[in-house]
Amino acid sequence: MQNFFVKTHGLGNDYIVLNQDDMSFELTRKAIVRICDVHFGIGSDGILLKVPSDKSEFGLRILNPDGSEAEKSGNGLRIFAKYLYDYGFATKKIFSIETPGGLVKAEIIEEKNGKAFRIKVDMGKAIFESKRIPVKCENEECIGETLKLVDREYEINCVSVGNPHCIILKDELNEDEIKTYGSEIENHEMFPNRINVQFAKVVSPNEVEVLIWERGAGWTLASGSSSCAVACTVVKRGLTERKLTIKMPGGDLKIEIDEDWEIRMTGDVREICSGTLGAELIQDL
Ligand SMILES: N[C@@H](CCC[C@H](N)C(=O)O)C(=O)O
Repeated sequence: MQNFFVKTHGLGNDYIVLNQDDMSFELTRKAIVRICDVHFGIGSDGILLKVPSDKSEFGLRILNPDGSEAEKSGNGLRIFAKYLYDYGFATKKIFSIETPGGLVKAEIIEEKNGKAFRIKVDMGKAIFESKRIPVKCENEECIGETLKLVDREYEINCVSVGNPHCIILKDELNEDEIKTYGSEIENHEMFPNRINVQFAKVVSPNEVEVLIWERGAGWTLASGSSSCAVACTVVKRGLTERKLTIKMPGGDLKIEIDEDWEIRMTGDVREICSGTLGAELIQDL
């Protein structure tokens, strides 16, 4: 079916999945912005585009609602894995997906009514080297460094899990604070490719509460790659064990970090609706 879409969420982080092979129009920046807008389009935290891959069974591009492209997305990967399984593209429960941020392995570990429900993704290895994140930092790793904003300073920790993250450890979490400063941090000159931002509070050796400001999307209820990045940071700083529950406004994700910084993420995904993009929605793009 031409221009068929599926909208699915992982803990309230919602994506529209499209298949490049079935599309009658080009997914330009203007098209992405319109489709992701809740008033002029369907509304979502981004678009997941199924593309061919010569390195892997499936290829995925991740588009943010501002039209920019992300290298990786944790919730996006679980949502895409569910789509591949439920719509018959993947015939096994374990398969590989190529993203611009590296190859990952996805595994359907629980079904409900014949549909994929709980999914595990091997997200790859955490990268702490400043240059590779990238972050403009004099030290080889950007852990416990100072970020100066117009009216305040934060102690920051940076890590890439395929896409870049800036984690700020806090004693108390405040939604208004991340909504106020998220964009200034995201677009700070220290981060040449912009950055995803998390405020994180360690509540026990295996639980961390997290608020998120996503690059290219803003405030979101949950983020898989953010959960992985926070988990790597709190382990790196010796604050927790390596098996963690990350608690976000939209729900919980389970993260495991190996001794060599390989990351595994497990969580639920649910389909919201499916249909065909309206002809008038995709006009004039
Ligand atoms: N929601 C995602 C992250 C999506 C990409 C991010 N906005 C970026 O630009 O890196 C997740 O669940 O990881």
